[in-house]
Amino acid sequence: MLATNQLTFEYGPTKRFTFPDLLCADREALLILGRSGTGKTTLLHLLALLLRPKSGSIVINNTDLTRLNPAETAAFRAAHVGIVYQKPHFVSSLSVLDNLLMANYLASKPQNSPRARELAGQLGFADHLDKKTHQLSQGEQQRVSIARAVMNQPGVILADEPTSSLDDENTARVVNLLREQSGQIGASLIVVTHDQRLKDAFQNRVAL
Ligand SMILES: Nc1ncnc2c1ncn2[C@@H]1O[C@H](COP(=O)(O)OP(=O)(O)OP(=O)(O)O)[C@@H](O)[C@H]1O
Repeated sequence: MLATNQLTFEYGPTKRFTFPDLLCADREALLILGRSGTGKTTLLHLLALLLRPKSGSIVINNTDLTRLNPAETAAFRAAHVGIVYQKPHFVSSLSVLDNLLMANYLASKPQNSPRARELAGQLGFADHLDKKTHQLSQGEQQRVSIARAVMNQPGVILADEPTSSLDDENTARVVNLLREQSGQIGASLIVVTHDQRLKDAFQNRVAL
């Protein structure tokens, strides 16, 4: 479950944001739509506490993230929040499998190869586990990115423009996979995007 209350942020005196309150229960999905520059990435970074809000609260699974110190924040994020970025960031010297196992390492959890292999099968890249990530297509990399986000079965999945560089077919596939995976692990799924193609796939929507 994710809930925010009266969230504000400022980059400086002339760039202030007041965000609408968000509520997304376990297994539910929320689409946050906005044009370029409306603060979508800023909001997503606040939800992951990569940025600290000026005021307001962010509650994930009964923990108010704004009350955690930096070390607690990093540990909480690694264990409870899965992030899918617009462009996947991988460690290029590691294999696809090791990039997935890295999520366990960062959350101080034992490496779970069976889970990585299971996800690779479900998301359709089982044949690529031993390759380097740059040897995969964009759509394949985005699916690896989704797998990495759900490796630790987080309570919340945050996706930042996950479909903006994909064609219609891969867009539908990525949205379905995000929804399937969040349903399987009982997570809240929050997608921020300007991609109007996603509108019909989500009942719960907030405009920025
Ligand atoms: N580090 C920063 N310092 C100052 N202003 C910033 C900073 N980062 C972003 N901004 C400004 O804040 C506003 C919101 O940026 P943000 O990246 O959150 O928008 P967005 O809705 O994600 O846009 P896009 O769809 O183009 O990625 C923009 O006007 C941007 O110029």
